[in-house]
Amino acid sequence: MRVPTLDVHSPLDGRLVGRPLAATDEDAAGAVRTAREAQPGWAATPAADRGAALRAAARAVRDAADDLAAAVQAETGRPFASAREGVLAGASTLEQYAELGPVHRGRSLLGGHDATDLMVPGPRGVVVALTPWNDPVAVACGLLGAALVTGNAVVHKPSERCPHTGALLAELMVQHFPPGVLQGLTGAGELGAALAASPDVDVVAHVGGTATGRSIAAACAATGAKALLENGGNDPLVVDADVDPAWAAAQAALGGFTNAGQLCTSVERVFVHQDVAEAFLEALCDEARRWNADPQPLVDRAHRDHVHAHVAEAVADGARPLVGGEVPDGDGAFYPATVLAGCTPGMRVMREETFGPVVPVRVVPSFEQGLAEACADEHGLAATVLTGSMANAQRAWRALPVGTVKVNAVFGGAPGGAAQPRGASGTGFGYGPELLDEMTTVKVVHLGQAQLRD
Ligand SMILES: NC(=O)c1ccc[n+]([C@@H]2O[C@H](COP(=O)([O-])OP(=O)(O)OC[C@H]3O[C@@H](n4cnc5c(N)ncnc54)[C@H](O)[C@@H]3O)[C@@H](O)[C@H]2O)c1
Repeated sequence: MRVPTLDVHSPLDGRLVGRPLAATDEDAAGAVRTAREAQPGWAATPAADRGAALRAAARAVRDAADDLAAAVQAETGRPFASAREGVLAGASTLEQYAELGPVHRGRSLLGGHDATDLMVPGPRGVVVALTPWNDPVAVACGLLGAALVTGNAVVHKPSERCPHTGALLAELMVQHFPPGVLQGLTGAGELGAALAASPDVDVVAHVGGTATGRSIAAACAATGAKALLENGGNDPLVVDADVDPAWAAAQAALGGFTNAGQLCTSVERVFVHQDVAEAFLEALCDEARRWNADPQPLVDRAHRDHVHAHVAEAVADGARPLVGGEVPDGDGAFYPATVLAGCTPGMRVMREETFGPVVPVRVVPSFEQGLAEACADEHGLAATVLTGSMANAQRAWRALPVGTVKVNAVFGGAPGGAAQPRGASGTGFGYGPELLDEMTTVKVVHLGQAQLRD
C-alpha cells in the first residue's frame, strides 16, 4: 500500500520542510472523472474568455512570485533570485498562451462551389501533466497554459520533490477556471503512473527523466492516449582549436554548474581540441573553484548519491578529478563543482545524464572527431559548439541529432519556443506555439449548401 505522506527535507540543512498528504489511486481516478465532466463546458467557452482566465492566473502567479520562489528554494535548494526568475518565466509563458490561444489555427478555411470544407480545431480532451522539480513553476506553466487555453481540462501532478510548490501553484491558478477544469494532485511517481495509465485520458504530457518518459510511452501505447514527452538530455559541448580557451572554460562552467548542473540543457560532456586542452582545463579548474566558493545544494541526498556514483565510477575507470569529486561533510545535499579529466566515451558519466555540477572532459585530436563523438549518443535535447569557423559551425548544426544547436553560447535558443527533442530525449515540442498544435486536433467539416436555410 502506498505511503500516504511525502516527506520533504531541506537540501540546505536536512530539516523537515513538510509532510503533505499524497493522493491515492482513487483520488486520481476521481480527478480524471471530474476533468472529463468539466471539459465540454470549458471547450464551449469562447476562446477569448479562456485566454482571459489564463491571464488572470498569470497575474496571480506573478503577484505571488516571492512566495512561490521561497517554496522552490525550501524544497529544491535553488537560490531565491533564480527561483524567482523561473516563476516569472512561468507567468510570462501563461501570458504568451493567453494571447496565442484565441488566434490559434484561425486560418483553416478551404473553399468550394456548392460546399465548404471547414477545418475546425478543438481540444483533445483530458490532459494529464506530470512535471519535474528542477524548474517546477516555469515547466508546469508551459504545459498547463497550452492545454487550458485550447479548451482541455487538466490534472496536474508536480514532482514529489516539491509538493508544496505544486500545491501553491494549484491554489493560485485553479480559482480562475470553472470547477474541475484544472486540478492539482500531489503524490509520488506511482500516482503519476496511475494517472498515465488511466483509460479515460487523452494526452499525457510529461517533462522529466528519460526512463520515466519511456514507461509513460508504454502506458500510452496501451490506452491510446497521446504521449507528449520532454525527457532528459546528455548535452555535449565541442570546443574547437581556434577559440580562446579561458572564454571556452567560462562557457563550460556556466553550462555545467548553473543550478548545480540540474538543468535539462546543462553541459553534460565536453570534447576539447587537443591544441587548447591544457589551457582550457586549467581555466576550467579556476572556474570550478570559484563556483565552489558559493555552493548550491543538489535537490536531495538520493540525487547526490546518483551524481557521486557517476563520478566514482569514472574515477575507478581512469578519469582524474582535478577539482571536486568528494562528498562533503554536513547535513545538506551539497556536492562540489567537479572537473573530470581523462574521460572516455564508454564511461557512464559520458553516456547518461548526471544532472549534477560535474564536467567530464575528453581531449580529441580534431573538431571532426569531437563532433562525431558528440553525435554518438541516444539523447537529442541540445548541444553547443564553440568555434571561430563558420564552416565548422555549419557542419555541427547539420550533423547534431538534437532539438537545439547553440553556437558560441551555452544558453539560449528559442526562449519559450519550439525546441523539438530527438531520440531518447522525447517527442514533445517545447513551450512555444507548436505546443498548441499538440494539445488540439483538427476536424474537417464538409458543409454541403443544399437544404441549408440560414
Ligand atoms: N526536456 C525538457 O524540457 C526538460 C525540462 C526539465 C527537466 N527535464 C528532465 O527532468 C529530469 C528531472 O526531473 P525529475 O527527476 O522530476 O523527473 P522524473 O521523471 O523523475 O519526474 C517527473 C514527473 O513524473 C512523475 N513520475 C515519476 N515516475 C513516474 C511514472 N512511472 N509514471 C508516471 N509519472 C511518473 C514524477 O512524480 C514527476 O511528477 C531530468 O532528466 C531533466 O533533464 C527535462
